[in-house]
Amino acid sequence: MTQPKAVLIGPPGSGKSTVGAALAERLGVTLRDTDSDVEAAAGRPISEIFIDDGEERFRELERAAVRAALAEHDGVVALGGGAVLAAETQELLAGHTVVYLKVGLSEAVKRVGLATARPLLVLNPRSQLRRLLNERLPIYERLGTLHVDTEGRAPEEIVEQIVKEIR
Ligand SMILES: Nc1ncnc2c1ncn2[C@@H]1O[C@H](COP(=O)(O)OP(=O)(O)O)[C@@H](O)[C@H]1O
Ligand SMILES: O=C(O)C1=C[C@@H](OP(=O)(O)O)[C@@H](O)[C@H](O)C1
Ligand SMILES: [Mg+2]
Repeated sequence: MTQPKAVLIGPPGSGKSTVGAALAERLGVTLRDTDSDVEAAAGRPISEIFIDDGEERFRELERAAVRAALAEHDGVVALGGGAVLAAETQELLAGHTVVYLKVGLSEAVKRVGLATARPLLVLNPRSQLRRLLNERLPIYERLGTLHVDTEGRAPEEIVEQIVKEIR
């Protein structure tokens, strides 16, 4: 059966896309980032999907992207930070190697900076991130089969820990 080597979850700025790429390279497989899949399916960047069609439509496309990635991909999968909110996705993640990348509020704010790529964080990133973290931390903690600290650690070091623990 095809199954991803690891599925990365965590808040925006935890490093899912960055660590996902490095982990895939280290394992000699490819990365599937569901945010990129959504953009490819819609033919537009996420920021435009939010503006034109709204968050609900984005979540619909995201659920489909996650469903496909978990069913088809045998490399590394990086989810968007809010993907785990969907009950369907929570159920689909059961039985997978789910790596929860942990990051605190202040460090997440620093990392996402003023980037406009994340529509939920355009206005007042700190308070938006605080809200997201409050809502989602219990979900990340429950779904993650491996919890990994990312603060003060380079992506390569995080990758080495993941490789050691999922083998
Ligand atoms: N371990 C880390 N230490 C410092 N900066 C990091 C780390 N992981 C990721 N970053 C930086 O944080 C920002 C967000 O990373 P990204 O991989 O896009 O996170 P996510 O996909 O979880 O939102 C990027 O600028 C990235 O270079
Ligand atoms: O947390 C969220 O709800 C979102 C996180 C983003 O992905 P990253 O977590 O990779 O930044 C992206 O899916 C979208 O902007 C919504
Ligand atoms: Mg990402």
